[in-house]
Amino acid sequence: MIRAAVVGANGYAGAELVRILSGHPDVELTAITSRQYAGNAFDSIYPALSTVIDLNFIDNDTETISKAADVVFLALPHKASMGMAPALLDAGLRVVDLSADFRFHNQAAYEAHYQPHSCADRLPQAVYGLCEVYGQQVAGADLIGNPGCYPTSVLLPLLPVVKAGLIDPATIIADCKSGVSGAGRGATATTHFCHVNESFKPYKVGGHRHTPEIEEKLSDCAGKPVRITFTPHLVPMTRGMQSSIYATLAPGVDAAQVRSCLEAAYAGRPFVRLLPDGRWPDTLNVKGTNFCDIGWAVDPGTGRLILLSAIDNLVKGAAGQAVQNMNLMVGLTETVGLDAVPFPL
Ligand SMILES: NC(=O)C1=CN([C@@H]2O[C@H](COP(=O)(O)OP(=O)(O)OC[C@H]3O[C@@H](n4cnc5c(N)ncnc54)[C@H](OP(=O)(O)O)[C@@H]3O)[C@@H](O)[C@H]2O)C=CC1
Ligand SMILES: CC(=O)N[C@@H](CCC(=O)OP(=O)(O)O)C(=O)O
Repeated sequence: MIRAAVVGANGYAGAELVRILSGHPDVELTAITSRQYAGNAFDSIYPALSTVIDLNFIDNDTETISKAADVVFLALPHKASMGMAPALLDAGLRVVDLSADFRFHNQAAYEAHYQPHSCADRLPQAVYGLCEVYGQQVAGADLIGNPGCYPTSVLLPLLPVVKAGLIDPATIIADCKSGVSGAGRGATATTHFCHVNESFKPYKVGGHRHTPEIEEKLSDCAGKPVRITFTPHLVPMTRGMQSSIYATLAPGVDAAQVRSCLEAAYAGRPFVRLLPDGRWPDTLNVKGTNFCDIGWAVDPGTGRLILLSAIDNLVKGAAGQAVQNMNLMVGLTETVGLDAVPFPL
């Protein structure tokens, strides 16, 4: 049995980790933490898991966590994660960090969009945990920067076609929509019911912190700097993320070549579902699962490629992908604990 701890387990991503890990056959969840709720039972905050999980929150103490666990998931805001990760790594734990603190290999890019990095010496050992692309490196890693939810939904459809040179990378526009759980548990004026109910709005236009994360991975794969236009939107639903990505096809490329490229990239990858022609991804079909559904079309008027994806921001966009990473890190089958069957409606 793998002994696992979830730090920040009262947050939305942390609670989703608790849900998934409580059903994982090879994991014993030994510690869950929260500063606010230390001493309280998990089901006093999330009654849905009553009788499923019988653990009390403890404080974020690295020494206690190190004794209790082999693998630790940090479901903390950026900056808080890099404050805890070094001590946990030094104690020999494997660390899967859900924040942005270990997602960048370019320290300057991280610092331009976040804050000074307090343990940049750890960045070279961190692996970007997009399992379908970097799975081999994940298998040997002890520190994972779990990808952001928007980057996951944009990179999975886009990376293979960029790598194969099927589109002009200077023309990429990513138009993305997220459910409100993407903003975390803390209520703000933007996420308050009165401001999201019956509302659909863009935010952080032209400056969202996920832009450099997406650009770093696209640039690595294109072998040259790639810049994109990325616009996030908030939609009045709890879970789910849908991305529509537009780019000009390279001369002579057609939809059949896009299909062959994506089929080759994702052959045997259980969590990527390529849809048949004429079917488009829907967040409803991936809710509560680790699937990323991908569809596409070529606009006959402009010849532009339209790539479409849907994920559950809390699962493939956060906790599910984190468990997928853990499975690969410890040598388990990638899908263990992640085999939830989607709701048909
Ligand atoms: N929600 C989502 O869809 C996704 C989230 N993520 C990432 O996962 C991480 C967690 O996000 P999410 O669950 O949404 O956030 P929440 O705000 O819901 O939860 C944050 C958690 O961190 C703890 N926390 C907050 N501030 C600090 C601090 N300064 N030091 C230590 N602990 C702190 C909180 O508990 P307490 O204050 O009690 O200690 C809480 O458990 C973030 O990095 C986020 O960017 C990534 C992809 C998708
Ligand atoms: C709807 C909403 O507000 N979403 C958050 C991003 C989600 C997230 O958790 O960010 P990471 O993936 O980097 O951890 C935002 O736009 O800042």
